[in-house]
Amino acid sequence: MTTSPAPGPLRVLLDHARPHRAVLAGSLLLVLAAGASGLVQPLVARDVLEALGTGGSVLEPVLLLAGLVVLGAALTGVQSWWQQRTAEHVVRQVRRDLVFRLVRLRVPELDRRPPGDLTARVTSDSTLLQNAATEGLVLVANGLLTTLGAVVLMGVVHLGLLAVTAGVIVAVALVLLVVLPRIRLAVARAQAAVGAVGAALDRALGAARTVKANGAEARETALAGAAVDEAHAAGLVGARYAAVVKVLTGVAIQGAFLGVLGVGGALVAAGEMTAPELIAFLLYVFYLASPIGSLAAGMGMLQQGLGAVGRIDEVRRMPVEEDVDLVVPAPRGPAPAVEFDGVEFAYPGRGPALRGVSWTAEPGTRTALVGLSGAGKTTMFALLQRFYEPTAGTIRVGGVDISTTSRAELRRLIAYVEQDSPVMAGTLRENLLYAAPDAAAEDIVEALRVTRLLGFVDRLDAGLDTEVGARGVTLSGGERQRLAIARALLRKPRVLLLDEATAQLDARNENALREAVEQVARGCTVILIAHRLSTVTDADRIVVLEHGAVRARGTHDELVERDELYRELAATQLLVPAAPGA
Ligand SMILES: Nc1ncnc2c1ncn2[C@@H]1O[C@H](COP(=O)(O)OP(=O)(O)OP(=O)(O)O)[C@@H](O)[C@H]1O
Repeated sequence: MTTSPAPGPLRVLLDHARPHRAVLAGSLLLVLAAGASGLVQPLVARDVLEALGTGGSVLEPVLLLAGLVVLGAALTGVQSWWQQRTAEHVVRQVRRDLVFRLVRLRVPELDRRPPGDLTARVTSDSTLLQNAATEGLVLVANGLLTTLGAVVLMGVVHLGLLAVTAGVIVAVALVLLVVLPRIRLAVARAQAAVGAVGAALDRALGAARTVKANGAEARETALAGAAVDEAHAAGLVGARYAAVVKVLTGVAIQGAFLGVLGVGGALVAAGEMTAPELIAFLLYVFYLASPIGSLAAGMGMLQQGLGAVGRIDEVRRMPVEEDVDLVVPAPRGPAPAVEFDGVEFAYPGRGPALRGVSWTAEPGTRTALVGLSGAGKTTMFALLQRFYEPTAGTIRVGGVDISTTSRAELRRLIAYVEQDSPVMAGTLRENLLYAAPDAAAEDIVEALRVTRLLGFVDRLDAGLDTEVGARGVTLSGGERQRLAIARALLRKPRVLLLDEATAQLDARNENALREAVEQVARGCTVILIAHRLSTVTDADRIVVLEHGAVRARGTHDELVERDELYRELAATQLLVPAAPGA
């Protein structure tokens, strides 16, 4: 997967604003028009006062003044509405885009990113971008245009004094160019820290019972607290630079004023300039305070947005699974064979997890994967669903190399019952329908019956509409597993992957489920991982793994006879005597 080089942050920020350029340009025009209507008001007010003084009719100028006031206010209102509306559009688009990508991130990427940090990019970083890509741009454009206008008029009044003003302002602007990027760095640091707060909370809340059972509240608070302090420290640095920007813009105006006063005074004294000219020029210098303030505020907002845009753009460049949105019909036809052929795999930064693994699950049979913990069993399920890609070798389903199949198609064939937390927040019904949104009511009842959940659901006040809590915490471990199996059965898969799916069941439920799986297996290829060998003794084939390699294959009886590790596992579980014939 190649990733394109990162474009500059300003380019990215402008990309976010581009779809709204017409409205933003309109908004800028309104700001300018409102400003112009403000500029005319003193002139009309002068007319009113003159009319009062001379006893003339005041009706006309008063109406004009009132009209201008209302027009100015209305323009400002419309402009503010447009701008904020656009800001909301920008943030919605960014959030939708981020959510779309985050849900489709590739598994290796998800493995190394704390979910809390990814969440913060959608909730917090996007907010900073919102104002930068709208108000920030309008303020900067307005500031630039108005400053330009004032500069032209000042040039008309007196070129020499304009040079003095420009000299002072350019000197201060150069200092600002050094300060502004520091705001961006501080914001980026603060946002990374906010992400770390999210990650720390996610860790603590995701394992709330572990935290409480270990009395680790203080440690978790300290961890999140350190990130909060870091955000605070970075925020203070940003605030300091923002204050410096304010001081500098003030200094620029006052410096220009004093410079113009000094030089202009000397010019007037020398008779090279008239006093009214100097006064007019000084008024322009004062007038400049507003656009320069707008420019500085806009640049500050842009820097904030630029600080956040990096974190947002990073998500946009993370690799996603592009082929999961294809509409795939429910699979038909016979159960396929599943074949691992010389498969090798290593997780990033780790030694080999699978070394040249080869085995086949024949169509419509039950194959069990056994071996010591960490042997690579779950890894094979992950490769089979293309969560990761093998580094060598081929995996085939129904004779087809799965690397040539879309993930959508491949995963539609498979139902997977995970080892941990196989249940999602929501109601029982939502969980059941998760894999098969169109399942008929009688299919649901049948799946509940087979997994022995019917009685449990009947006893609940809200029945299938009972909420199960985050990751199904309000269910027992066995209920969670049975619910996950019922969900998998409803999917009507061609390949059923069960990872320790019956580990938490009592003997009676386990037997019932084994029968259910046998029933399903008639139309489906079942591959199961089990530590309790009692659950796999009647599998059609058992594959014994050790340190990422296949050590032996066969039926239970054959393996007890032939394979030392299998015999040892069986003996420790009292399935066979400690040594054959003993
Ligand atoms: N996402 C991952 N990133 C890095 N290493 C991993 C990841 N998942 C598993 N591993 C490592 O790969 C090896 C095989 O893990 P795997 O989960 O496949 O073992 P397993 O045979 O299913 O074990 P168990 O029976 O305990 O579930 C282990 O050493 C494990 O630490």
